[in-house]
Amino acid sequence: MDKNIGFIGSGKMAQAMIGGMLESRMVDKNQILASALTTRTINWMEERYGIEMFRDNKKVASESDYLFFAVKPYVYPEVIEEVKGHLKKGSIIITIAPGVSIKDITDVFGEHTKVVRSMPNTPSFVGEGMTVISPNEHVSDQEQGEVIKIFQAFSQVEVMDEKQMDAIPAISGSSPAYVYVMIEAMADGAVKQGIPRRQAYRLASQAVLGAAKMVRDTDIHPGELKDQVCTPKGTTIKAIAALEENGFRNSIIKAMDATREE
Ligand SMILES: NC(=O)C1=CN([C@@H]2O[C@H](COP(=O)(O)OP(=O)(O)OC[C@H]3O[C@@H](n4cnc5c(N)ncnc54)[C@H](O)[C@@H]3O)[C@@H](O)[C@H]2O)C=CC1
Ligand SMILES: O=C(O)[C@@H]1CCC=N1
Repeated sequence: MDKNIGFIGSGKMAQAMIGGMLESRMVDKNQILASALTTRTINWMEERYGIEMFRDNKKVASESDYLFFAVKPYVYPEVIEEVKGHLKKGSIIITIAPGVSIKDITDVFGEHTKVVRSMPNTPSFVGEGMTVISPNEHVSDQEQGEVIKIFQAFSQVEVMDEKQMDAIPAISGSSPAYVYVMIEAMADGAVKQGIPRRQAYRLASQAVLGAAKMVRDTDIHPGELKDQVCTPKGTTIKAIAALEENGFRNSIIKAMDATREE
């Protein structure tokens, strides 16, 4: 792909995607450009990734075929206003923020603007991300294919209707954080029982990775996989009972509902 991929903002999510793209070797570092607010970040990004960095968001916008808005949701209005009138002709805007709709973008840039609303997640940094995309009707099939290729450099990709997008942070964008908390809690439990901290993290994270692969790759229902671990009167069913006593499932469902609260 000989297109330029630009990032407005160089924070955690931009770095996860840039790191993943370069790691995959699908794009050359000369095709990636990004902006940052401080000289410190500009220098760090240039050194770490070897990409071209700018302080001027307009410059990034004017040179990008695919333009990611990788700033916090509350910064979107400011940068949108800033780069308005500076987009490269035919470029595609890619949003990554929860709650920013395609209409929010076309209201400012014009009805015919090509927009892909997306929700990635930070495991992209290690090539194990998950991204849901929702392109508007002005993005051609070929362009959608290219956007999918970009995201496939660091994540699995699903295309969904925009109506579904408000539900995606709960299950995908935010959910790695719940898993990190669970891994931390599992390690605490192991340390309490005398296991050294480093080994506790290794064991807990490998259990989560292995369990995730079992669900993803075997197509066996998660309930059945759970049953396979539970020996009658064994250790696991006692753990499951204790989890349910404390509302484990419901606390996850409630947490996911909370992502949609104002
Ligand atoms: N962190 C995550 O797990 C995920 C984040 N997102 C979304 O990605 C977006 C970025 O989030 P993070 O990378 O986590 O935040 P972050 O705070 O790490 O990065 C945002 C960056 O934008 C920079 N910035 C602020 N104002 C700017 C401006 N006017 N011009 C240029 N750069 C500016 C900040 O200095 C910062 O480095 C957000 O909209 C977030 O909702 C989406 C999925 C997952
Ligand atoms: O917390 C946030 O707003 C972002 C969106 C999904 C993950 N992090």
